[in-house]
Amino acid sequence: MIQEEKIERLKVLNAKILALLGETPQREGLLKTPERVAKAQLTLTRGYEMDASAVLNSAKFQESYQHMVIVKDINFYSLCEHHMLPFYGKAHIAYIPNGYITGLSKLARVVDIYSHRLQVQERMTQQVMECIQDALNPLGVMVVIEAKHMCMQMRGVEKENSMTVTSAFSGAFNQAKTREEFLDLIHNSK
Ligand SMILES: Nc1nc2c(ncn2[C@@H]2O[C@H](COP(=O)(O)OP(=O)(O)OP(=O)(O)O)[C@@H](O)[C@H]2O)c(=O)[nH]1
Ligand SMILES: [Zn+2]
Repeated sequence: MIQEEKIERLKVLNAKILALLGETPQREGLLKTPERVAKAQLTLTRGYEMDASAVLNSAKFQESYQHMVIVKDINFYSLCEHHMLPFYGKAHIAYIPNGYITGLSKLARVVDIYSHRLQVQERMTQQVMECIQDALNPLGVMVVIEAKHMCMQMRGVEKENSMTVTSAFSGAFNQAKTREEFLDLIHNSK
């Protein structure tokens, strides 16, 4: 379906939601809201249309470096699939190349692609890890995500300060020592 048609259809549904919530969709301030919301919805879920492996492969370079590469503090915003409310935080990625490296920005782009879908934090962590493992075939990958979930802050259990931490790893990161090196570098180097 083309983008314009998606916007049109979402617009109709969003106007119905406004009415159901007790609003008057015809009042001036809300006239363009169904369309604005439709565009925001499509932006926040644009990752469905994107191929993360293709992004990594678009900047894959042969290189003999075989030590840890870390990109940390990658900010992201996603939507939890249960409530469609934001969860947001930071992703940290490490990998140990095995003949190939990728452009550093591409690692952040992979996070962007998987975060712009309806997610649970665990699956997003796993998907980022697997995508890098499959595209670069490195000696190992590890992904740590630290996030706050608005569904736990502004509704439900209402725990403002809780933080959820997830990790996924492969290959060399099965060794506790390698994981510790990464965790030490992300938490202690500024
Ligand atoms: N594992 C996991 N759970 C999540 C994530 N985002 C939101 N949740 C949880 O999804 C669960 C859905 O539980 P339900 O009992 O079906 O929904 P609910 O009645 O709205 O639950 P409460 O949030 O406890 O009010 C809640 O415990 C949320 O905290 C996530 O990324 N991973
Ligand atoms: Zn939620």
